[in-house]
Amino acid sequence: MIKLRLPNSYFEGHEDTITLVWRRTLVADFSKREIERAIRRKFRVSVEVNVEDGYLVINTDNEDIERFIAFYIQNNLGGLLKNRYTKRKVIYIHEGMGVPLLGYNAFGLIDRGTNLIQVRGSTGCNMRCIFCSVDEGPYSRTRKLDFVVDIDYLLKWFDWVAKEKGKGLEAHLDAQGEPLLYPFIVELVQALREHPHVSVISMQSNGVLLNDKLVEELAEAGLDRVNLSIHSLDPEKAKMLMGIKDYDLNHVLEMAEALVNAGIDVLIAPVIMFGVNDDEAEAFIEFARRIGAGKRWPALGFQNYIPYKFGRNPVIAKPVPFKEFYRWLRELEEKTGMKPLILKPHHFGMYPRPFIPLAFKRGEVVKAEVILPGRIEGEMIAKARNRLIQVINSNAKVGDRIKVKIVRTRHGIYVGTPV
Ligand SMILES: C[S@@+](CC[C@H](N)C(=O)[O-])C[C@H]1O[C@@H](n2cnc3c(N)ncnc32)[C@H](O)[C@@H]1O
Ligand code: SF4
Repeated sequence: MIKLRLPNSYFEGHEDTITLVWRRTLVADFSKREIERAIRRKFRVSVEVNVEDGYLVINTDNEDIERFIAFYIQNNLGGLLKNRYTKRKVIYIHEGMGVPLLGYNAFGLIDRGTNLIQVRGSTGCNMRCIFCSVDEGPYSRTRKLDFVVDIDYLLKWFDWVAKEKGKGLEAHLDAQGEPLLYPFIVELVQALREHPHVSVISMQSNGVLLNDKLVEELAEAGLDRVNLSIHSLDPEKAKMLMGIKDYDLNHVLEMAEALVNAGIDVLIAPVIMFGVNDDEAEAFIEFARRIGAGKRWPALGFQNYIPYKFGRNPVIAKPVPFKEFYRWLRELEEKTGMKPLILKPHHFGMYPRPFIPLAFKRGEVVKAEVILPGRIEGEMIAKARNRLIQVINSNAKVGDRIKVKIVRTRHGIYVGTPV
């Protein structure tokens, strides 16, 4: 009897399907019959393949079969990868693909002209907040595809960017989705910690996937702060806002405390929708105080709900002008004595820094190669001058060489239209 497991993964069996779960987030489905047929073709024996306690179990003692199956699975993985939470197909970006990691907002690195660099290793989310600016999570109407960037490749680009930007950087792990889904999140924090240009490592998270072990690992790896998205302290309202009926508010509150106890600072970051959860503001402040949030940075980061073109915009959320939002925050500061609630970049040690020079000018027409499908309908991703360009309203195919008019260059995120 052979019992097979691959590094950082386990198997699940579902009738005729065998699912490989790799590093929590990535899954690949294999047909049990096809595996058995591949063995029969190669070794001329009939064997049965099953799953038991996370192992692939094969009723043979032939070690050649074990090696063959391990190779078979690894070899076929690339085209089968899916995100376990969103169920969407995953494109795994690695060095050999020649995909630049600057220019696109769904993965890679973003430089907004300060000492903070956004690091985006993957897309996809385990929640589906009813107000989500990026329409993330399972059953998204707009997002068709997920990306995961290989950690070594991400770090290689980070190193280049960090050298351009200088010392004293904050590496901020965020995503069009949930950063804790990134399969290499602990290793990423650890590697960034060792980078001589990085002073602070922070993360934006919904906290759902945290557990005591992961909190400890992240603390040990050197994570400094988590901006934790909690939108209600009422369990039922929180479920409604997070769009997931199993959302366990208590668990997230416990993890908030566990983060603080592990030495990772916490900033509680509710999205405020007036008439929905603004009445909970004082309770959020009270909770943040009680757990000892905000040791090095502000304890609260109330966010004003903003409707987005490709986001989910529920009817219960009425947008409020920022002027009014800031007035509300000022009153809250006075009433509760919790300061600052109106957050400024300097509260986070964020200062302007020269941008990595832009690769394109607005209005310029460039020749580009289409290298990847985009995440939303009609979007393709092209490459030129070692940068990514999000090409909208395109019916081009991967491999096409097209002319693109650059219509947006803000913060080094390039958007273009075909000409
Ligand atoms: C898109 S999320 C990604 C990180 C992570 N999934 C999370 O929720 O913390 C980034 C932040 O934007 C907030 N957010 C999402 N949709 C928003 C909206 N429509 N208006 C304002 N903030 C929003 C989230 O609550 C979160 O704090
Ligand atoms: S706001 Fe964050 S947690 Fe909520 S669905 Fe969007 S990406 Fe996921």
